[in-house]
Amino acid sequence: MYPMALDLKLASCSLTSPLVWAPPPQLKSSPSNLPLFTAPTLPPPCLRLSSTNHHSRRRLYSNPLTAAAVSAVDSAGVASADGEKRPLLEVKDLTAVIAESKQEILKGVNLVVYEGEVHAIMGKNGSGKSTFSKVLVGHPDYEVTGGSVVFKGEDLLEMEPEERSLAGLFMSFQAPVEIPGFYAYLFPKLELVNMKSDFLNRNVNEGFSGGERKRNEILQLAVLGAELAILDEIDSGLDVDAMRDVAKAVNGLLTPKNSVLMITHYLRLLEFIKPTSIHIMEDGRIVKTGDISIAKVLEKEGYKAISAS
Ligand SMILES: Nc1ncnc2c1ncn2[C@@H]1O[C@H](COP(=O)(O)OP(=O)(O)OP(=O)(O)O)[C@@H](O)[C@H]1O
Repeated sequence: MYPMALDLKLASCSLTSPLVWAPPPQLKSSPSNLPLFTAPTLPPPCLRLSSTNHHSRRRLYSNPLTAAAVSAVDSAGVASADGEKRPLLEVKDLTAVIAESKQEILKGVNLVVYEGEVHAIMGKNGSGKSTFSKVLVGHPDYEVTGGSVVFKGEDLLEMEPEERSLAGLFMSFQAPVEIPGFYAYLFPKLELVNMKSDFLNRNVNEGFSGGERKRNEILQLAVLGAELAILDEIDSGLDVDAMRDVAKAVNGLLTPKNSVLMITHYLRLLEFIKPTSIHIMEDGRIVKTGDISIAKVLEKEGYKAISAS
C-alpha cells in the first residue's frame, strides 16, 4: 500500500511545489505505522520527479519501508554524542541549468547549514533563489552541471527526489493529499498554526485562501518533522496575524537538530523567525552573508546598497 501511495503523491505534485514527504521520527522508527497517502481528487499528472537532473544515479533505497528503516538508522548515526553542531547541508560550487534550454541559472552557490540553524536567502527577483531550492529537492526542470551537495553526510545529488524526502528534506507542497487514520496525530498540531479542526474535512488546499494555505504548509511541516525545511516565500500573501502565526509555528518546530532554509523578500518575517545568517543571492551566486543588519540595510536602501556589482 505504501509504495503506491508514495507514487500517487509524486504524480500529483504541482509545478510550483515539487516535493515532498518525509516521515516524522515516530514513523521512521516504526515502518508499519507509515501513513497511507491517497489523493481522491488527483489533478492531472503534471510532472513526475524524475532522474533527469543528476550526474549519476544509484538507488539507495528501492523499498520505501527499507528506506524508512535505513533513514531512522542514519538519523541515529549522525546524532552528535558530544553535543557539537554538525553540518546538515553543505553546498559547494553548485551550478545548474534549466533542463530544456540549458540556460545557466545557478553559477556556483556555496552554503553550509549546521544543525539548529535558520538561514535566510534574499535577493532581487530572478536572482535564482527558487531555482536553488528546487534544485535541492531534485526538481526535474533543472540539471545540475557542477559542484556538490552533501546532506547529512550523503551525496544529495545522487538521491532520487523521494529519497531526499525520506532522508529528511522538506519543501512545502500543495498537492491535494488525504491522510486517513492520521488525524489523532494531526489534531495536536493544528493548535500550533491556529487552524480549526474542520480544515481536516477538506481536501488539503481545496478552497483555501492564501493565508490558510500557508498555515497548511506549516502544518504539513509539523506533521512531517523534517530535518531541513525549505520555505520559499512562506510570508507571501499573509496578513500580519497570519504571518505571526506561521512564524510562531516555525519557531515552535525548531530544535537544536533541525534547520530551516527560508527564502524571503522582507525583513518583517526575519523579525519573527530570527535567522542565524542571511545570504544575498545575485545572478546565481551567494554574494554576501551576514546577520540581520543586512536585511535592515536592504529594507532601507534597497539592493544597490549591498550589491556585489
Ligand atoms: N523552469 C524555468 N524555465 C524558464 N526560466 C526559468 C525557469 N526557472 C527559472 N527560470 C529563470 O531563472 C531565473 C531565476 O528564477 P528564480 O525563480 O530562481 O528567481 P528568484 O530569485 O526566486 O525570483 P523571485 O524573487 O522573483 O521569486 C529567472 O530569470 C527565471 O525566469
